[in-house]
Amino acid sequence: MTAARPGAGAGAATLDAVRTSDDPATPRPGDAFRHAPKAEGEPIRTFHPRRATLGERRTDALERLWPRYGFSVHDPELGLPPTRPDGTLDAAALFGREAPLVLEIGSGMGDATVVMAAADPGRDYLAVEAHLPGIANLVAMLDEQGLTNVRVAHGDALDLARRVLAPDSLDAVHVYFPDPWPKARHHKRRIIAPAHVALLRSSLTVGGTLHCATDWEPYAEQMLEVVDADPGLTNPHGGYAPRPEHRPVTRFERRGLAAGRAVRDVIATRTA
Ligand SMILES: C[S@@+](CC[C@H](N)C(=O)[O-])C[C@H]1O[C@@H](n2cnc3c(N)ncnc32)[C@H](O)[C@@H]1O
Repeated sequence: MTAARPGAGAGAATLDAVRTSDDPATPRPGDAFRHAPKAEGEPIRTFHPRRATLGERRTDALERLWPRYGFSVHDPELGLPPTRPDGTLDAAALFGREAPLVLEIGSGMGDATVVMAAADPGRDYLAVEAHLPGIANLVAMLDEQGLTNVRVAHGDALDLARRVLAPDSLDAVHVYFPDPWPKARHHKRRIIAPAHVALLRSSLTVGGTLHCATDWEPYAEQMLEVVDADPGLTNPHGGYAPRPEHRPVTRFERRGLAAGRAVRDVIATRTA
C-alpha cells in the first residue's frame, strides 16, 4: 500500500514500511523506523535507539495516520517534511497555516503534547521523538481528539534543529523530563548541555522561550547553569520558575513526586 502524504505535504511514503522491514529473520511492525547505527564522527545521541515493540492498536494507528501527521527527520522512505527553497522546514505547508510554532522535544507517549495543543489552538506544535511506540500513541490520540495543530517528527531532535529548522523560527521549545542520564560517564548524553542549548536557542525567535522540567535535582542544577551561561538567554526568574499551570502532569512528574523528588521548571527567554 502506498499513500500520498496530505498532512506533511512531503513526497509519497510507502506505508508497508510501517508493518515490515527487509530484515528476513524477524520482521516486526515498525522496523522501518529503526535508527541506523551511529556513524563514525556523528554527534553523540541523547537517546537509546531501542528496537520498538508495537501492539496492534499502535501498529494500526501508525499505518493509518502516519501520512497525515508524521514525517521522518532523516529517512526519505518514511517521508521528509516540506521545505522552503533554502532547505529549511516549511511550517506553513506542514500545518496548512501560519502560526507560532512550538517544538516539543522528547514527547514520550504524547500526553503533554495533546493537552497543551488542545488548550492552545492559536499555536502549532511539532513533537519530535526518537522512540516509536510514543509516536504511534501520539498519532492515535491526535486522531481520536481531532487535533489539527500537531505534527510529529520521528528521529533525533538535535538533527532536526541542525538540519531542518530555520534559525529564529520557533516561539517555544519544551524539553519536559528529558532522560537524566544519572551516571557521570553518561552526562555527555544530556540534551540540556551548552552546545545543544546554543543550537536550540538559535532556532528560537528573539523573545521565544526555552522551557525545561525535570525531577532529577542534579540535572535541574545543570539546566540552570547552562541557561545562565548562554549569552543569548535570560532567565527572568533568576532561579527555578514557579510550576506553570499550562505544563500538564505526566507520569514522569507523578513518578518523581511519588519518590519524594522535587520537580523543577527552568524557563528562559531568548534575548539575543
Ligand atoms: C523521560 S522521557 C519524557 C517524555 C515526556 N516528555 C514526558 O514528560 O512524559 C524522554 C524522552 O525523550 C526522548 N528523547 C531523548 N533524546 C531525544 C532526541 N535527541 N530526539 C528525540 N527524542 C529524544 C526519549 O526517547 C524519551 O522518550
